[in-house]
Amino acid sequence: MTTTPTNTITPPRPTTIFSRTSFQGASKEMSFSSVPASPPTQALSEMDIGSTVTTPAVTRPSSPIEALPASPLPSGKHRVAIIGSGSWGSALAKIAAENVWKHRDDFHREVRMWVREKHVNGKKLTEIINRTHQNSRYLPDIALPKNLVAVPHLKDVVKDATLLVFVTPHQFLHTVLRELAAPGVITPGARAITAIKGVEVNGTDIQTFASLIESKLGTPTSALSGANIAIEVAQEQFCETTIGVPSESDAKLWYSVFHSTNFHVSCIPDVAGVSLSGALKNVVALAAGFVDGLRLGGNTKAAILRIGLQEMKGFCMEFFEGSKPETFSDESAGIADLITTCYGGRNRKCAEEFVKTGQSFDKIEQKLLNGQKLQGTATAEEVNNFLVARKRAHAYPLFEKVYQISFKGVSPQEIVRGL
Ligand SMILES: NC(=O)C1=CN([C@@H]2O[C@H](COP(=O)(O)OP(=O)(O)OC[C@H]3O[C@@H](n4cnc5c(N)ncnc54)[C@H](O)[C@@H]3O)[C@@H](O)[C@H]2O)C=CC1
Ligand SMILES: O=C(CO)COP(=O)(O)O
Repeated sequence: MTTTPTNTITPPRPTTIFSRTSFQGASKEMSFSSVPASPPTQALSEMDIGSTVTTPAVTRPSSPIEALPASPLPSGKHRVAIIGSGSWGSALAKIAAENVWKHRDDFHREVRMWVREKHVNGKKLTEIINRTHQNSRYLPDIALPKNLVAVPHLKDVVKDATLLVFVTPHQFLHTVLRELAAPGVITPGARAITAIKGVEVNGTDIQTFASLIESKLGTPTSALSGANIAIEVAQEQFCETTIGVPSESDAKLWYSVFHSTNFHVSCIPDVAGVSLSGALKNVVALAAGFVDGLRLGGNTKAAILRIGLQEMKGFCMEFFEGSKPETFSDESAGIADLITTCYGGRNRKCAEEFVKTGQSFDKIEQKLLNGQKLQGTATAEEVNNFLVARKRAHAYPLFEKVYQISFKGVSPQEIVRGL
């Protein structure tokens, strides 16, 4: 494809952007402060992987795949595939397609996006997106670049792709992974990143989605999360995001794919912290919505945010070895995402409606979200199941109350009692 994207593309800036970003290597600290925004192809090669970087230790079940070293990243141009096309999937796809066009010496120009086929006003959604360059169903009125191509079959989306971006609602990740884990589907050496917010719980075990993807596909997997309400990002309002990476070379790759003038990327070596902050802030956002529904004021909501942040950080420190408290206090993925979601997110909005109407979350999701998916309620349930299994629910009273109010008929008024 040789057509230009609809949005104006500015040339790469010779800049130093990896502020606050460093890796504690086994023998020395590696700072990214001098890495150019558009690194040359050589810098994107596999050569750096594992040389001096210590991958942060993360709690995860052992798997035969994880025991093997990652295959080398294929040489030549990288090909980006976006797996998911909801509001966040489409907004991230827009940024990635604009950036690969900018860096087309290093990347294939076409970015394929998996669109689960649907009919909108009698027409296929993939055809609408490819003809109008808008996702009228999930991100209306936003011009998408012309080098972003909607594709209905997952296997066609990932064919020859070396960089896989996972951004489905978390409910559907297992189905996607089952299809991708079949032999010959994924390009050997491919890297992955997840922007999905949630956790995977099995009894007393908990796993991030980055770890789940890595264990199923054998792809070194990063995590992207931040104060990123999709529509505001798509409208190119300035914001920041955090990418937790397993190595410096992965940081360079994902930085090239996502950093832009209005979407500032900070890479840190804390995949678990970034994943967990994104998942757990959705539980706190439900509490914030309960407070709004009860018409309590700013002081109460601020208290909920503070206590929620403490529980988010405490949970990650307790169960994910090697994750860092600064991810919660200093990064967009922590405090900033908590704030934006507790004021402008879907979880907050639906929880407020839950208090006002007494309807179930399923009904509210259908009524208010127009096909988009609520993530916080399932996460509240998963986290509660895990904490109960570990006999630690009492140590996280806010998480416990959100679960009980959402699923056990406990009065929303209880949200502020006994914290
Ligand atoms: N929307 C936002 O502002 C942000 C969302 N996220 C996270 O990104 C992830 C994806 O969220 P969104 O893109 O907003 O999705 P969304 O909430 O807009 O959901 C719609 C998407 O779900 C897909 N879908 C519906 N039923 C399906 C099924 N049975 N199988 C497979 N796919 C199905 C649709 O095809 C569509 O792509 C979530 O984990 C969310 O928490 C993260 C940051 C911002
Ligand atoms: O994760 C989000 C912003 O970063 C969006 O949160 P909601 O799913 O509550 O809208």
